[in-house]
Amino acid sequence: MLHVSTRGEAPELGFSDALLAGLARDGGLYMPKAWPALTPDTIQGFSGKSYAEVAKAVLGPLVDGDIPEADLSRMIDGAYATFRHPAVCPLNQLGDNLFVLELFHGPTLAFKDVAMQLLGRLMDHVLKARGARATIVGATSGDTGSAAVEAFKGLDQVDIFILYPHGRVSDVQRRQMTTVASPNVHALAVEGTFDDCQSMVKGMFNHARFRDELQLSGVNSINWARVAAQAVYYFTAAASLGSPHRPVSFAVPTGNFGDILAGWVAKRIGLPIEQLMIGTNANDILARTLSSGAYEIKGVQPTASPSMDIQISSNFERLLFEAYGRDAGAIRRLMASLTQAQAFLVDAEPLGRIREEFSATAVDEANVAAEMAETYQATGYVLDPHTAVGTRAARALLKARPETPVVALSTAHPAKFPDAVERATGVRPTLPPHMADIMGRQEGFTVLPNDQSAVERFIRERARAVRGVAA
Ligand SMILES: Cc1ncc(COP(=O)(O)O)c(C=O)c1O
Ligand SMILES: N[C@@H](CCOP(=O)(O)O)C(=O)O
Repeated sequence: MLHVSTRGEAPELGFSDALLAGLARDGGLYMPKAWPALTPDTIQGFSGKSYAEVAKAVLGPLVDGDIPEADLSRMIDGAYATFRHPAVCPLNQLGDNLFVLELFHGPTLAFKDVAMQLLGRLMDHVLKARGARATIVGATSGDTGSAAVEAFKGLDQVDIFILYPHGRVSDVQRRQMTTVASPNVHALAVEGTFDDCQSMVKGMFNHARFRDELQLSGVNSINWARVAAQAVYYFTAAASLGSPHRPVSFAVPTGNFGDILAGWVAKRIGLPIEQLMIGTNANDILARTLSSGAYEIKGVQPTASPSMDIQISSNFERLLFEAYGRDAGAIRRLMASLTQAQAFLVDAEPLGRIREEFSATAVDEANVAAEMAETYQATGYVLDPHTAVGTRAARALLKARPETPVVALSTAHPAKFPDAVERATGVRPTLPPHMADIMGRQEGFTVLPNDQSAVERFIRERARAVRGVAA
């Protein structure tokens, strides 16, 4: 299976090469050239299977033999053995036809672990097989960075540099990145927003000399393997609710559009999903785009769900590519307009295709707090503020279509955001035992200006000092 870039001007790559490439050389994002298909019988058989078994069945056709089956199977087993819950991603019922899919039972208490635990193993495997090494650069609004640090710490084959917005992540999120004493882990606090960090990471990939010199690789959801791994939990959740014979919808708290895109991928390869509901916080660019067709960047507002304080939703490009009938020229034009004018207009036909499969709701700060409070009062269940965006959006979908079960994705453990949860519910959630001492651990990070050259200089020098990278 080859993978093509959404901008059509980069080499087509197999799964392992796309995994190491992260961003395509033309600035686009990789996607499979063709979609494999899982049959209804295969999906029906997922009910009662372990998470790892379903992952093997879903990922096998996407990896398509590029990694030997026995190795892939061993890595999948290893990745999901790190989760604290036997079901890996258990499903909980919150109300009539309202379910919560808990994705936070991995090592860093957020959904990112589901893909990142596998990605760390896959990259290590491919790099070792090639006798190669890589410098991973990643941008985070809090959770991707923690999960990546946990998955890649101590690996001989990689140095990992994580850029996060200084002062705009929760204390727990920051400490998960800054208290890991491993020589290959580097936490960089950038004086800017998450969007600034993400633009810099993309800028580094587009700086060919730097990219080649450092052998850059990426772990954000610009990396196709991240999205592929996230598609698995849509299958486990839907199968346990009666799929493929019973349609199911999903409501997903959304920022960079990776998680909900994974649901759309699950649908592409055979899962009967009725609706994909995008839930945004007050940073509502995607809700505005679905309603008007105009994708327009405005300033980022800090919210109680900081991991979703994003304006440039990278993975929306993958959806646009498909909605435009894989016309890479059209995507290049839209992305050029985004760079030049901070905006683009989605044409009527592709917008219509997107609206057939997606709806969107923006949940403001008052409603996020109300959702946490009301859910706690009614059920005793404690939501984190990101998940509250998802359940609020799910309730809106249920109002319109009460007969179809809606699964809201629960993307983080409430103890990662204790202040916001306590303000809304009066309950201060506690961290699980393996993280109980995190607030007392020694931190190490470097504050850097919002300037790509300065960040590149730092990475180059640090990589040389730690590993002796050639100039
Ligand atoms: C807790 C949490 N919820 C939701 C999201 C949004 O997910 P995505 O960026 O894949 O849309 C993020 C960040 O990615 C997150 O960390
Ligand atoms: N919310 C994310 C932002 C980066 O998203 P990614 O899925 O593209 O890695 C975070 O927690 O860092």
